[in-house]
Amino acid sequence: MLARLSVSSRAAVRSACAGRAVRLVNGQRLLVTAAAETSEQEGRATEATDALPTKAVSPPERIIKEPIAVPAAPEEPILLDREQRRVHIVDYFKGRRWWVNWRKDPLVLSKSFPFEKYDDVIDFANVVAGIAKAENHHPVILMEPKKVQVRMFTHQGILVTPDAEKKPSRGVTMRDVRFASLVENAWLEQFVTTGRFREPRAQADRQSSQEIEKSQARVAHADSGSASE
Ligand SMILES: C[C@H](O)[C@H](O)[C@H]1CNC2=NC(N)=NC(=O)C2=N1
Repeated sequence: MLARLSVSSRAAVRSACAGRAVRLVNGQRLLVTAAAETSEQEGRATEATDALPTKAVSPPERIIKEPIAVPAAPEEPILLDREQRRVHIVDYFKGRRWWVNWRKDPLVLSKSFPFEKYDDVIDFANVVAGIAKAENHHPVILMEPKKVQVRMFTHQGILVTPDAEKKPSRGVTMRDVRFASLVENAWLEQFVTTGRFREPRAQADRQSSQEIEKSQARVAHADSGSASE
């Protein structure tokens, strides 16, 4: 029995007839179709308002090896509005596996960096910590045996209300975009070019980030509790 993915079964059968990949995951035969792969990749980057994430298991994505331009630090950490998020996150990091869970508040920008060796996990976590110290902007750095997850948002952000009032808030600002760009380039220049990385696996990364979301929510809740004291 072939499990149907988010694409229509007709498309799945068509792609199967066209010889598209069929992968065995947990003993279940899943059709990996072009449409599923595309929506899987875009599903991660696009600001999903109502589209549910696909359950497709897509093969490891090609890593974009060109460095990314690093934006200047903003004068003020103004929370990005929807259009700015599309420009500075969805389009800017397209294909680089940075993603935001659009249902979360505050929004958090994150990426999972896969490695073969724990020594590289340690080295990369230290590189990220060094950037945090230099930038005075601090992410959550989660070290696992074969991956480092970097997640950040601006704790002391500024929300500009529709009537141009400024209020303290938390969320994604250009400080986070700048930080992610610095981390992306450090990974490419110090790890990918020297072969110290592992091809990403979409499914496993997403599960670990869900575990992180729960811990992030607990931390955020605790913070807001202390803030209100
Ligand atoms: C006083 C100090 O500059 C601020 O607390 C910095 C420190 N690191 C930070 N890190 C993050 N992620 N967000 C912030 O707003 C922030 N502010």
